[in-house]
Amino acid sequence: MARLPDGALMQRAAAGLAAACADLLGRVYGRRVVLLVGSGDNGGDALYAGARLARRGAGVTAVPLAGDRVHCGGLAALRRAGGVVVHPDAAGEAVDRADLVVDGIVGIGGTGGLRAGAAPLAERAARSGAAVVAVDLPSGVEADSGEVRGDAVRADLTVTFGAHKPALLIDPAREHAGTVRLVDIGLRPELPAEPELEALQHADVAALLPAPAAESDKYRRGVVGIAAGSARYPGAAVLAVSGALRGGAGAVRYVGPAGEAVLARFPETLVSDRGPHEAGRVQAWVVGPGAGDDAGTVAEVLATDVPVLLDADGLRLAARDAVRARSAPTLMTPHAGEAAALLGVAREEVEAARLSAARELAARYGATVLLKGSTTLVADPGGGPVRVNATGTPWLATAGSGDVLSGLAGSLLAAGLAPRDAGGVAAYLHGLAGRLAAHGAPIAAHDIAETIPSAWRDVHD
Ligand SMILES: NC(=O)C1=CN([C@@H]2O[C@H](COP(=O)(O)OP(=O)(O)OC[C@H]3O[C@@H](n4cnc5c(N)ncnc54)[C@H](OP(=O)(O)O)[C@@H]3O)[C@@H](O)[C@H]2O)[C@@H](O)CC1
Ligand SMILES: Nc1ncnc2c1ncn2[C@@H]1O[C@H](COP(=O)(O)OP(=O)(O)O)[C@@H](O)[C@H]1O
Ligand SMILES: [K+]
Repeated sequence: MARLPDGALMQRAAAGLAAACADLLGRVYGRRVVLLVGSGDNGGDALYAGARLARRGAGVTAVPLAGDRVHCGGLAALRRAGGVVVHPDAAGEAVDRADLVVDGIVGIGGTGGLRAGAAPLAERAARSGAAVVAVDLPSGVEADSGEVRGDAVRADLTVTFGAHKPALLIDPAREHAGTVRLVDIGLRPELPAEPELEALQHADVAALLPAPAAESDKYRRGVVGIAAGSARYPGAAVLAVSGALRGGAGAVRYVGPAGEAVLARFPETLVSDRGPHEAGRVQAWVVGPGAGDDAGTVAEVLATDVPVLLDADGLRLAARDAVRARSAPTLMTPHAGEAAALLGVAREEVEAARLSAARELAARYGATVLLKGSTTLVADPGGGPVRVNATGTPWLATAGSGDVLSGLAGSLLAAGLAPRDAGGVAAYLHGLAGRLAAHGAPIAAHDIAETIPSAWRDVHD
């Protein structure tokens, strides 16, 4: 801001915001627009954008929510363009009749939920037929964490400036944002080299996916060991193997009590009737899905010198010191309930603060943590950018889905990917496979596994 003429960044932001609003409205002339305006620059953006819409023939009403603490330049511009100003107490009807409500209440300068004056109007906007466009962020969410500590605006579209904020990528805040549109205001050279969050895109994943070379054989491609399933839950073993077979390893070895069930479905599996130590060499282990109370196997796997993926019962049975003492990397894949148990908090606390939960768990265990759920995050123990997966769909929430993910991620570990890459790529492919398989209809876990090759191809297209 210091290097540019006064207000230049805000003008760029307002121009992008007005253009996005115009796209949403289709026709601007004659439309009714209400601006909910807070005390800071977020309100300034809304006012300047409102002025642009008013100049194109929209009827624009500004509602300043913090008394006379309002962006003066923005307010003057709106008035010059023919916009009107109404007191919050008299704004209800305008909101009811609006085609578009612009949420300029608070942006990155805010914290906590909506305040008393704003919450009823935000609620009224949600109940009206108006489209709601949030400026930079839906007001009331925590920009840097994605937490929502009180009332918050629910937007159909969020127009954000310069960079995606964590709240636009992490639930529960993400759900408030609707569709997110990024407006480039020229901040790129000023952004820190290392972001807080990374969301892989197709090209990133394509570059990370293992591919066999001319000289490859099944052992060079990596062998993944699956120690999973029990007499009670043989299906977990079958599903973990189903994910592992499509994850890029050259072979899948299985140890555990569900060998018959695994072979019946996947005759290509190398089934061993011995424990992990004697089953033959692998390049990575997956331990835990459906494993019941077999703590011995978990300890045996953790004592190996290859990467280990700990999931489901394995998370519960693993001793923290044994994980911390490992020489090879560990990838833990809890859902919110499992993460909560390991952290000694309630499940709701993890779901409300996913970013800090993933980071905290990674630090405590000295392991990479893939936290599953409506937002999947991958955090490394040493800090650094957290990976957030953008491909998921709620259709993935089906029994056994996590077993497929752990097999897939384990297979990528065996193929040589670092834990954060194996986790990030597995979540990406799993989410994409879920989307492709579901296509708007319910799916079962084995559908996800069977669609992994399509997702893999899609990434290379
Ligand atoms: N940075 C950039 O390069 C660019 C930034 N730009 C824009 O500026 C925005 C940031 O503007 P900003 O810094 O003026 O803060 P902003 O979010 O408007 O909050 C202001 C005040 O609100 C208050 N407040 C706090 N919590 C609250 C709550 N829950 N509910 C209600 N009010 C609450 C609190 O004051 P308090 O009342 O506590 O004294 C706080 O100081 C950014 O999001 C983007 O839109 C663009 O123009 C492009 C360039
Ligand atoms: N609401 C949701 N939106 C997107 N993905 C979800 C949602 N709920 C669950 N998932 C995904 O579905 C999978 C469920 O895994 P998990 O909870 O371990 O189930 P299971 O133990 O039945 O295999 C995970 O990949 C998780 O990220
Ligand atoms: K806002």
